[in-house]
Amino acid sequence: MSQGKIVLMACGSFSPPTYMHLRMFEIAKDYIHSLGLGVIVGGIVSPVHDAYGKKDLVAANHRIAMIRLALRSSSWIKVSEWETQQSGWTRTRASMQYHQNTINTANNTDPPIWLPDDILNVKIEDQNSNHINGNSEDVTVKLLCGADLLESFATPGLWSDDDLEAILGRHGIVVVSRAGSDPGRFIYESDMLYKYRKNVILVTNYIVNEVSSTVLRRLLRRNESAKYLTDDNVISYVRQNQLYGSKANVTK
Ligand SMILES: Nc1ncnc2c1ncn2[C@@H]1O[C@H](COP(=O)(O)OP(=O)(O)OP(=O)(O)O)[C@@H](O)[C@H]1O
Ligand SMILES: O=C(O)c1ccc[n+]([C@@H]2O[C@H](COP(=O)([O-])O)[C@@H](O)[C@H]2O)c1
Repeated sequence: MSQGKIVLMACGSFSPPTYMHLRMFEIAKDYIHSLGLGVIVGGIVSPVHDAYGKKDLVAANHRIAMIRLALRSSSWIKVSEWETQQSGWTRTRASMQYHQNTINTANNTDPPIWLPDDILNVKIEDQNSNHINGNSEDVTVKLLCGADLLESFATPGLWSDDDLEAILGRHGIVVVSRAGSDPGRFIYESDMLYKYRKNVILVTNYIVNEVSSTVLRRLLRRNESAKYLTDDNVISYVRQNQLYGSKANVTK
């Protein structure tokens, strides 16, 4: 059953971005197209605001610069600075609604479409909020995440039930498997996820790759090689700016 035009949106720290953060877009796109579940017309990487306060979260300007470097070779995935430009942390539901409204207000052309970067920087007050589920040609922004983020839905007090209802009911999510996770079981054991299971697309990543930002940060602060785990330009940027305790004069 086709779900029309889809934009995939990944939220997270991306501190720093790894190859897997971008690889999951490609895996999800192939899966959705091969099963005819919709037409992917774009991808958004939406780094979280500095106020999210996670350990080792370097300033948003650095994270955005690194994501841009990593995305140089992608024609369809873009970084959105919008979350980082708000006055504080924005919940994921609000960010998905903002991006969906912006895209649908700006863009009623045939796929493949993409937006100029500045569209994603429009202020939220400028948006027409009636666009969700309005026109059948509209784009649906779906949350793209790894199975660990799905599992965080069950962390007491972290996500609000209202937000999860909206994300699952109005947008839908695309979950990429991670080693050690069993998202199918997790969905079965959650009443909320089970209720909306037809809006959850489970994608098995058969080329398992457990590179994470944590692993990269560890290598970088120990001045060990992080080559081939993320873009060379990202590694150079980290070293030049001495992020994560790395040193500028290391070349590997
Ligand atoms: N190896 C991976 N396989 C599948 N999904 C992944 C992988 N690494 C990250 N993701 C997903 O990317 C998104 C952004 O994650 P995040 O920025 O927390 O990355 P991370 O590498 O897990 O970070 P950290 O190590 O700092 O916790 C999340 O949805 C997360 O599940
Ligand atoms: O919207 C929410 O209620 C919510 C609750 C917890 C986490 N999130 C988002 O999930 C992402 C978690 O990123 P990370 O790096 O901690 O895995 C980040 O983008 C947060 O804004 C969102």
